[in-house]
This record gives sequence, structure tokens and C-alpha cells, in this order.
Amino acid sequence: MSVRENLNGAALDMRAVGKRFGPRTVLDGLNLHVPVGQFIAVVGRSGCGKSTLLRLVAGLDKLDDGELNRHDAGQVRVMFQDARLLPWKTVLDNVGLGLDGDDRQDRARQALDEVGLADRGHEWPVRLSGGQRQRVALARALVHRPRLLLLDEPLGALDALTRIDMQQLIERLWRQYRCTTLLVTHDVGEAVALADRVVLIENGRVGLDLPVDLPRPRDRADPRFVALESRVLARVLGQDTGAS
Ligand SMILES: Nc1ncnc2c1ncn2[C@@H]1O[C@H](COP(=O)(O)OP(=O)(O)OP(=O)(O)O)[C@@H](O)[C@H]1O
Repeated sequence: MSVRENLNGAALDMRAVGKRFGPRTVLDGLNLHVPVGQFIAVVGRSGCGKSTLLRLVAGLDKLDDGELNRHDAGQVRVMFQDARLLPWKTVLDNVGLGLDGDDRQDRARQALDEVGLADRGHEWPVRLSGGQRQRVALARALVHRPRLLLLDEPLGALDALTRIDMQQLIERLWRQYRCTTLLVTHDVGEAVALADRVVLIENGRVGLDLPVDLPRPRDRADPRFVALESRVLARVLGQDTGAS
């Protein structure tokens, strides 16, 4: 088992990765290769190991078997379902956390502007809505210009309309920065709307790896969108008949 930083052009390369918690095998022989700049959505049944996969990639947990190649930890940023902002720091200081240099305030301000919160930098996080807090968390991740962005169900706690706004924001910023992105989501529609590839985790490995070759921004009413969404959903629910 090893984590290395020799990527040969890929952003992430996982080979025969295994992960156990005590007697429970969560990931078993998982292979995943992600070219630089791709947007991958990771879906699957609750408990299938999506967050475990992300934690391994983030370096927050250790693999038991196999090999994982990725950028060094400083070039990887993670965003979770809860924004995890420091309540005793202003919004701007939360975004600027960990930045060095005289221009750190300017960079934090620019990042806040990019997520549509230029005028809220002086506020305490508690004064923001859940959606706004997630925008701040996104700004805090992007201000470092990561090469790999890991999103663990970042929109899971938001209402449907805020969620769609945030999906549009994530897509816009991804198109702007082209930073390789892994999004864990329960929402198959969200996966098909945002990702270049939808990867389904099943029995500890990649059970389905489906390219989404549709123009952006995606039209959810497009019959090709609906067909892809149904196909993934059927597979998640274990009802795939094998027909494509
Ligand atoms: N630190 C841990 N110790 C023990 N078991 C763990 C630990 N982390 C995860 N697990 C177990 O590993 C399995 C996969 O968990 P994981 O959180 O990766 O699933 P998931 O697909 O992200 O689930 P969900 O969609 O419900 O968030 C679960 O059975 C979980 O209980």
C-alpha cells in the first residue's frame, strides 16, 4: 500500500485500493483513474464507501491495500456538507485562513466576490444562511487554487432551490478554473448535471463508470439527460437489467 505523488499527467490514480474498518471491508480492489481537469461525481448506496474514498484521496485516512497517486496534500482541498467555518473569525478571515503574503486580504476578497458574497466579508459566520456558509466554504477552498477539489456532499443540507443555485456556481467556477474535482453526492440528477463522468461505487469498487457527454450547462429535460439519470438511478437501486 502506498500514497505517491508521481502522476504522469493524471490528477488521481487509484489501483487495487482496499480499505477495512475492523472486520468490515469497505473498499476492495478499487481502481480509478482521473485525468487532469475532469469533474467526477461519485454516487452509490448509503454506506458503500463514497466518503471513505474521498478521505483516502484527501489523505485524511490510510489505505490498507493498493496504490494511490495524487498531488501533494497542499494542492488538495476538501469541502464537507457542513461549512466548518470558525465562528470567532469573520467571513473574510475564514476565507483567508492559511494564506500567506501581503495580498492575502485581496485574494480572500476576490474569492468571496467569485462566490457572490463580496459585501459579507465583515460578518460573523453565524449571521449567514446555510447556503451562504457553503459559498464561503467554497471560496475558502478555491482561494488556494487547488489542483484537486474534493466535495463531500457539499449541498446535502440545502433546500432544493439553493441547491440548484449552488450547482450552477460550482459548475461556473469549475469551468473557470478547470481544477480536477471529485464530488460525492446522493443526488443522481446533480451528478449527471455537473460531472464529466459518473462513477458508481458498488461492492467496494467502481461498478459503473459512465461518461456524460452532454453540452454544458446541461438541460435536465433533454431526453439524453433523462436517460442517463434513469440508468444510473436504476443501477444505484439495484434494478439494472443490463440494457443501455
Ligand atoms: N472511522 C470509521 N470507523 C468504522 N467504520 C467506518 C468508519 N468510517 C466509515 N465506516 C464504515 O464504512 C462504511 C462506508 O462509510 P462511508 O461513510 O464511506 O459511506 P458513504 O457511501 O459515504 O455513506 P453515506 O452515503 O451514507 O454518507 C460504513 O459502513 C461506515 O459505517
